[in-house]
Amino acid sequence: MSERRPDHLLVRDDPQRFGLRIVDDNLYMEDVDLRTIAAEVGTPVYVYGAAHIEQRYRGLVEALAARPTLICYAVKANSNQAVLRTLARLGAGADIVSGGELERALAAGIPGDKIVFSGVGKQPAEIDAALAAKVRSINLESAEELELVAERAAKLGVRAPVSLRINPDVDPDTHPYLATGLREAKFGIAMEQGLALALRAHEHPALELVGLACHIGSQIVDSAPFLDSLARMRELIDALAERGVKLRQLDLGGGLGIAYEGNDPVLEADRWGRALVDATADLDCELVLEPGRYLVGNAGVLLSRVVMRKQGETKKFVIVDAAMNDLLRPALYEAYHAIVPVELPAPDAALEPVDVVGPICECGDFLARERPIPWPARGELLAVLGAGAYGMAMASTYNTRPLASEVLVSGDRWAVVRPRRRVEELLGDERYPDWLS
Ligand SMILES: Cc1ncc(COP(=O)(O)O)c(C=O)c1O
Ligand SMILES: N[C@@H](CCCC[NH3+])C(=O)O
Repeated sequence: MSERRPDHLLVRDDPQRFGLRIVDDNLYMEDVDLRTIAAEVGTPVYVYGAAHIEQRYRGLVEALAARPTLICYAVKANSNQAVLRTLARLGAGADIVSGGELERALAAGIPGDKIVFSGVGKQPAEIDAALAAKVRSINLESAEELELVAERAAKLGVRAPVSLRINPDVDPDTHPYLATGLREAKFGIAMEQGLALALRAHEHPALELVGLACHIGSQIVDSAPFLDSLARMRELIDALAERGVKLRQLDLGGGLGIAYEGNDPVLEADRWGRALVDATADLDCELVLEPGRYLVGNAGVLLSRVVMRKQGETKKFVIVDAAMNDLLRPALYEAYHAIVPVELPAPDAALEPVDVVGPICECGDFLARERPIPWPARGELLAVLGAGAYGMAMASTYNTRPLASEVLVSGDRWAVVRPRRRVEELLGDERYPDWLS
């Protein structure tokens, strides 16, 4: 394995990779000093940069300009309204997996005809809402779901636009929890059942078969697995064409990875785009892609302050005010997120391997382990990088910790786009029944 650059040097080398700038040795998101946001809003706070999102989106569109393509942003990666609105204004569609995400996408101004609905457990009310919103496609994940969607559509007197999400049994070479297109995964319809179910959908009076879909996993940095899944889909497309069934779209899902540290290999959008354009040149249908992480991952940082430091028996700990409830990825996947003091240390600052941990009562509550960083001062402001995707979206209030606030930056402007939850809000409308009083 190649050697890791200390995080602050990595950022000095290439701040733009993380959507950041360095001004007088301080980290800025676009033209805004991160210290200002932390001072005014408090920590922990997620900060997102609109320019990075826009640049990523435009890069993808450009890379795929040679063929009709719709980018449906995977809302699950970051469902903040301001982030969705940023993408909606650029013309993005949405990939949703729940009725809640449908509401969010519509509220941000993404029209139904640019929304695709994935997920293995869609419920009748969610299907009804999707049909009422006239979504572009409901991506069916099982034979039972096909019948349920048909039943709901018939009841509402409409034809449901559907695609079959196929499980292409392709190994995307990523974290095992993030591989969704393997035979044993719960996602998608088995290849062997694909043709029969596609014909069933094609012939069903309450359904309109608009396409095929697949999604093989997340944080993929090589074109090969995408091309493998395309080859599997082609087998079905050809088999359907032989039977006179023509499809309007092919949805290849999301999964394009990003760099979380300096040595991470990345698959640049133009290389990915070119590979997909070439491989689909003879396909007479629209391509749909569902990137999430790629568009927003490096557009976000989580700002946190050092609460306490501690010398353990065998280790040094830096205890910060963000925790696994704010950013679950390290605990869940042992994911690496670079951690950098917002006031950048000197390039030759002495490094100490420390565990950066939160205040939650779990051993798994860490943001970094054995990470060589300059020993920070109490109260020092740290930025956890690559936190724009699956950060706030997976946050919880575990330990009755208020959810962090979220801020969007654009140029020299910034705004709180979701304030911190107060503890009274966490108590919400919980109560105890009379018989406990
Ligand atoms: C159906 C579907 N589409 C798109 C995505 C987005 O993935 P990513 O954020 O890796 O692009 C996911 C999550 O892996 C997904 O399950
Ligand atoms: N939550 C994951 C990605 C899951 C993708 C959704 N299917 C992550 O943080 O990397």
